Amino acid sequence: MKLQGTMIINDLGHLEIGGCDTVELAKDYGTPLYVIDEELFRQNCRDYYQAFTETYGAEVIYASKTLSNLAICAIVNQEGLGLDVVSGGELFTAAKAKFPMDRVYFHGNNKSVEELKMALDYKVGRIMVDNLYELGLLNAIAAEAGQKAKIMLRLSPGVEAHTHEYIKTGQIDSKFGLTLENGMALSAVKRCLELDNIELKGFHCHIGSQIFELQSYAHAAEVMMSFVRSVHQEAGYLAQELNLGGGLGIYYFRDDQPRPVKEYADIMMVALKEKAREFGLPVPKVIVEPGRSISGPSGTTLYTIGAIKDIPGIRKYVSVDGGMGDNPRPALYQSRYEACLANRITEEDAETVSIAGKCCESGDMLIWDVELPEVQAGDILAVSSTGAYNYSMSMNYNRLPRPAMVLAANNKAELIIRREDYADLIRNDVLPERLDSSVVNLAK
Ligand SMILES: Cc1ncc(COP(=O)(O)O)c(C=O)c1O
Ligand SMILES: N[C@@H](CCCC[NH3+])C(=O)O
Repeated sequence: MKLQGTMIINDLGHLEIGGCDTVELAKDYGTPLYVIDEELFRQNCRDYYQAFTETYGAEVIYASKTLSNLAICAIVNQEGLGLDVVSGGELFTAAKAKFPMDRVYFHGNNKSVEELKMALDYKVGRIMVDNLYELGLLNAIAAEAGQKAKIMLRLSPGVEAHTHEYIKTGQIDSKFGLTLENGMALSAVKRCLELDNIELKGFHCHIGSQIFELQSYAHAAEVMMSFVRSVHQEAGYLAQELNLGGGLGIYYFRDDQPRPVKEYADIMMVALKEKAREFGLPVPKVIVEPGRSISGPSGTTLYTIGAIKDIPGIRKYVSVDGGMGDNPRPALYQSRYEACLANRITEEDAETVSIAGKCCESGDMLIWDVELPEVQAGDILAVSSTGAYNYSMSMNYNRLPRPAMVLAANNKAELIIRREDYADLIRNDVLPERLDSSVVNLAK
């Protein structure tokens, strides 16, 4: 397993994160356990701040769908980034973390009336309008509230990002955004200009996630700038802001070669400025909304190994006490992860095994074919790069409680999400009186 951030191997031959022995963390907090390397998370925020904000005056907003909770929102705020939220729940979390609402951007392809009202009540910085239905709805709600909603229009730019089918978003055949090619986007701009309670600030696009091909960003910037020009020519409207989304790829597995944030910023900004110069237009204020490349590498999940099933000549299944409930990505996208035995990290690899989750589902496999020292029940397995889209996509399938999460930094771990218990699982269940199980009525 590649060591990332503050990971080191300590004198006991254990994996350490943020100066904390992960074997001790597993003992103290139980497993499965999400461990966030606070220093790495902050460093990733700073890399973006430097590459985009300090160099180009751009705004960086963290995509909280990758990992959202009170502590994470507070750290993002301390690091001077804004926040991308995609639901009332993420917005509520930001508000409870006292995140400055003027730096919150509210996304979503089907925001409810309640969510739109909430966004206006909280006075979020921008509402990212996805479609014409939402535009009409928002105008009416804003009129009722006596407000003018500051919006950006989400466009579908038809740019191909080289990534998994399910995490591409910018292509024409997509549920997100207003299509550029067929004139839908231009008519939406014209509609915005007619509406009394809408203030159009600019345009947004997001071409996909886990992207390594930086030219896709240059292409998206050019396509968006060309749209800015045609809208200027045809509707007399000059966009002040362009949000070019997120999506930078990270290291999960040995073939992944993530590109530095600075290179991403330079390639995209140079392409944008070049187009603006060619068209004789001012460079709009740029916003980017990375998620995975901030939170992803900073997370590691610890599991305890239990049952081991060896089928000689076929495969050795090693089961852990978590699985698709805390990390659905391998089952959903065939994502690959690296792992090590956190309690015996210096030992030579001795066998190839497959790591199974504990859900009642054959597809609940965390890692197929990973090389490890000879595995025993009770070993602690660490899986790296689990900071993004793991906790945030976790579920209670099979009524498994969600794991706890700790922040590890400066030789200290702090609980930031408490482990769910069984009582949490029935908290919202309602048992109608007539179904009281103490009354068994077999005979009619
Ligand atoms: C609109 C939008 N913005 C930002 C992101 C964050 O992307 P990533 O986590 O890949 O940086 C996503 C997710 O793909 C998204 O859909
Ligand atoms: N959930 C996806 C990414 C979705 C991107 C959100 N727009 C993943 O785990 O890779």
